[in-house]
Amino acid sequence: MLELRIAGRAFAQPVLGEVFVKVERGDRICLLGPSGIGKTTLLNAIAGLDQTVLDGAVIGRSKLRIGYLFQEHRLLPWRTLNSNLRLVGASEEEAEDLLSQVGLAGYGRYLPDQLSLGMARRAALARCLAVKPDLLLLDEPFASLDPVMAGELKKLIAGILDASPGMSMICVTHDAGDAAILANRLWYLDGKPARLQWDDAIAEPDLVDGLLGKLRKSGLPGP
Ligand SMILES: Nc1ncnc2c1ncn2[C@@H]1O[C@H](COP(=O)(O)OP(=O)(O)OP(=O)(O)O)[C@@H](O)[C@H]1O
Repeated sequence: MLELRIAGRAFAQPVLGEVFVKVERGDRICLLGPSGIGKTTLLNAIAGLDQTVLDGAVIGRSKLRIGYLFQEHRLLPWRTLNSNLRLVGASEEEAEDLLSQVGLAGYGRYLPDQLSLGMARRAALARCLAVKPDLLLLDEPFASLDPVMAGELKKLIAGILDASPGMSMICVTHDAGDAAILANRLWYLDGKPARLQWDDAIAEPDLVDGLLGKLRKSGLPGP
């Protein structure tokens, strides 16, 4: 579905080394790695947002609809939620359905700043879904949420993925436990410059335990 060879990305220092990513339909990937290693940089490169990244062959991206949930909601603050969703192509009815799907039924006329952090993130998720994405990119979707809200959002995202088996996801997270709930594949980014150290399927429960054990040894929090 998407193949991308990134030759590298440097800011003041080299951040990403050569990285090859291949994403198939239905892949649910958690991208883990130490803080500041380049996970967001990689996600931006995959999304095609970073025009300065040195990428080589890109196969398939132009045909994909991509929904990107940034760390900040990035909704237009002067527009209502309904209007934010309509701007990316949702009809009035679809906007209402999507808001209700993310637990925001009746909030269509609210402005983003009138929402709590968790609500604004769910509204931003509704906007991602409004583009009917083939590939959903999530950058630390549970960061700064209290555990109850984070748990609810995890269930919501897992439910959305279960209901759309053809949709693929790449989710950046610091929590190896998220992989057990959301992912069927795991990427681990590390090194200076960073490369994908592992790209493993996690279909079998014992394999999940093995991978999570390996991640915990790398110092990442587990379930
Ligand atoms: N626009 C930028 N200008 C300069 N340096 C940048 C820029 N964006 C990222 N960097 C640097 O690139 C490195 C990787 O950043 P990135 O945000 O991709 O890491 P990350 O793994 O997502 O981090 P975290 O897990 O803490 O969110 C960091 O050292 C960061 O300071």
